Amino acid sequence: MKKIRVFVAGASGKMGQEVIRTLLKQDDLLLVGASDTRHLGMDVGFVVGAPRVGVDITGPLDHEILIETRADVLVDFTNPQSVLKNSKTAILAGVVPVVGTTGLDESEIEEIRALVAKERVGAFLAPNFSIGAILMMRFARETAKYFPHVDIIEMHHDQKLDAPSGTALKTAEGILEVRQPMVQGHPNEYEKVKGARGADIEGIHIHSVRLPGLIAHQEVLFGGLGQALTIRHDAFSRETYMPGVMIGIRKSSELTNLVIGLENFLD
Ligand SMILES: NC(=O)C1=CN([C@@H]2O[C@H](COP(=O)(O)OP(=O)(O)OC[C@H]3O[C@@H](n4cnc5c(N)ncnc54)[C@H](OP(=O)(O)O)[C@@H]3O)[C@@H](O)[C@H]2O)C=CC1
Ligand SMILES: O=C(O)C1=N[C@H](C(=O)O)C[C@H](O)C1
Repeated sequence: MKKIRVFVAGASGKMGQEVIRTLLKQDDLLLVGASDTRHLGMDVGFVVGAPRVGVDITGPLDHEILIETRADVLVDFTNPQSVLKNSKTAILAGVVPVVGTTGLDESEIEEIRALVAKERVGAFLAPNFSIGAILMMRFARETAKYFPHVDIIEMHHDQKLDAPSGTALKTAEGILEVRQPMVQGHPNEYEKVKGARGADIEGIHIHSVRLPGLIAHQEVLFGGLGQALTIRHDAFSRETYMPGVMIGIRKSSELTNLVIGLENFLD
């Protein structure tokens, strides 16, 4: 059996470590490289609390290392400042980026789309790899057909860099596909303190909470006549994302187009 060769960027981070621990247990996937700004030169097994693996952490990603390691897929869990460069480096090296890092803006996604088309090397972007969160987004989209008044509260650990979360933005995007344009709330409402109503995505308000102790949580609140409906998802650990990341790697290794969202790979 030919194994899929996987390179992990952000290997020393919270998600990167979890991905490596999971990868090491898969028969059909082979960890061939790992990069990070931390633990340089250290065997990645020791970084994640496992026995020696024989792959050392290298510094920020470049073309040569991807060619040298003959990677098929680059898994990126870095940060919003590094992810575009890493994805482009991968595509130009003929390696499919599987991107969990959030914070890419529209123009950056378009840049990836254009490069994918030019190089005929695929890319997979997933703002959320948790199956439960995918269902939350699906149910929210369905609910908005009947309950168009909606606010989103996303709650994360206090080390998160981007706000609103990629998941909250994708939830709003899904709702906007089915909801007619409308004014929500009082037409004359105003903010006494800037930001009080949260981020406004075409009339949908997203409120971002950052607190120690949290991992990743989201509530989608719908209000109707004399009733309210709340759809909530909680990620209690980063293991939550691992089945989705493994699906993403397996389904992406021979991809030649840009795919956004794990829902596209679920049966
Ligand atoms: N799609 C999904 O399901 C999920 C997505 N995420 C997203 O994944 C990303 C990572 O999250 P998390 O693991 O919590 O973050 P961490 O900060 O714990 O880890 C990121 C790691 O990447 C390193 N890094 C930064 N730049 C580079 C680079 N150019 N090359 C290699 N490594 C680099 C960081 O180093 P340094 O600290 O020195 O910058 C850090 O060690 C975030 O964008 C988060 O929103 C998180 C959970 C689930
Ligand atoms: O930073 C995180 O932790 C997470 N980021 C993703 C997002 O921005 O939606 C996914 C999940 O919420 C965890």
